[in-house]
Amino acid sequence: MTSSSSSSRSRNPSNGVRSTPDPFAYSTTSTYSKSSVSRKSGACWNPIKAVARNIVGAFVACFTPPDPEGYKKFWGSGDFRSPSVAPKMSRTNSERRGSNRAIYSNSTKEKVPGSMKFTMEGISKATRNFSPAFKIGQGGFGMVYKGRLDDGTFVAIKRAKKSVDDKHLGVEFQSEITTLAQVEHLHLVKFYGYLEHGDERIVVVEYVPNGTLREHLDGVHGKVLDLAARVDIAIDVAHAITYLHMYTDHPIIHRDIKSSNILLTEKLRAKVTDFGFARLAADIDSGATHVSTQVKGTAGYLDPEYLRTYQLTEKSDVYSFGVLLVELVTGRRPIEPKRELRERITARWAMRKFNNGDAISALDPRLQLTTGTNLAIEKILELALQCLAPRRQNRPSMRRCGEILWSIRKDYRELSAMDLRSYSSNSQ
Ligand SMILES: Nc1ncnc2c1ncn2[C@@H]1O[C@H](COP(=O)(O)OP(=O)(O)OP(=O)(O)O)[C@@H](O)[C@H]1O
Repeated sequence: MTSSSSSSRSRNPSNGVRSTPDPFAYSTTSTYSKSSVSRKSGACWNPIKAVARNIVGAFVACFTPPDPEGYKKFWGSGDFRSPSVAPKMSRTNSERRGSNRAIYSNSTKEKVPGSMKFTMEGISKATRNFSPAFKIGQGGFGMVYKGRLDDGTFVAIKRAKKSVDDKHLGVEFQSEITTLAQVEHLHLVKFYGYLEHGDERIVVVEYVPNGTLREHLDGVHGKVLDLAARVDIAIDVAHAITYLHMYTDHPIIHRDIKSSNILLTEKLRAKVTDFGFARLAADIDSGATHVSTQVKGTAGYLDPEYLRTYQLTEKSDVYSFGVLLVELVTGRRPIEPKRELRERITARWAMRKFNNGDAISALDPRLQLTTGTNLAIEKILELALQCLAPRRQNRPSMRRCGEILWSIRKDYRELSAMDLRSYSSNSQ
């Protein structure tokens, strides 16, 4: 795949579909396809384990355990097990969703994501009639405004463009609200509700105050993100996608994991946003292994196997996550058109460095070099290499990515503490 422009998406004026700048002209089939390759490494689906995974995972994926040592206890090395919470009977999908709701509703004010009702008057009031002063961004879907509800809650209000190609925007709007209504996780942007009023389509979500990861990597917010913060962000994103892939009622593929879709809180923790392209994964209970669908996503992040075959699985998110890991280490955008030819595709350039035993020279030059950093970037790029495997079956699951990152963070913290101790004893 080649692209002469940056990774930002553009709207194709001819059909209104958010697309990459690459001239992809794919047909939509949207069928569930069966194949002999099992989506879950040949394991038989066990409803009891699945429910246990669902409930334990819901807890786990929602909270970052405070103690790195606790990772294995929470995540285990194989299936999730927790005799105290695992139900004894198998349940249907909708009952599983009920379990998730019960857990999540304890931790939030809203009982059900998206259940708040909005009126056009309320939205106009919250945004001072869509005042430009309240505008905080613009994406393929439309303008984004910051608003304040009557109870004082700050929200992000996404107002769909009024376009000649209403049909495609409508599909994106439906996709976003349908997906958002099914999910709730600490590291996914929270869905408050939506409004359809005449030709207005509005999505109201949690306001995340500290800009996008891409802006931070570009240095827009001043302070450079240190490696510890970058690893935390990678873990938050891994947990959020693991949740989408494994703990929702039906697995969800985000399809647009990228640094400008990662919003940061004041404490530099990540919230994944933008579900306009998300869609349900194949139904493994029926033996399907992938969904055949029109290619969507952003240039530079797109899984080459999905591009070639139109077969979409959770591993396409894993590929995009691999690109994100390279971005975190190098600070560069996935495609850097102004660089010399062999450095333009950042992942390819960084992987070449890694394979030549020279990972250090791919490191963001603004990051400090320490023993901990050296080891961590080596390991992060090794994980990125696995995520970027050309064939999906060679990529790790998102859950495995989280585990690996967790242990990278543990080692990094230990080495950083040792560095600090030896520095202070040397300076005495
Ligand atoms: N929940 C939010 N809280 C704070 N700012 C937000 C929020 N959602 C979006 N924004 C801001 O609005 C911008 C546009 O967001 P949006 O999700 O519509 O588009 P995008 O992901 O940047 O682009 P595209 O839709 O083409 O992928 C973001 O880059 C961000 O700066």
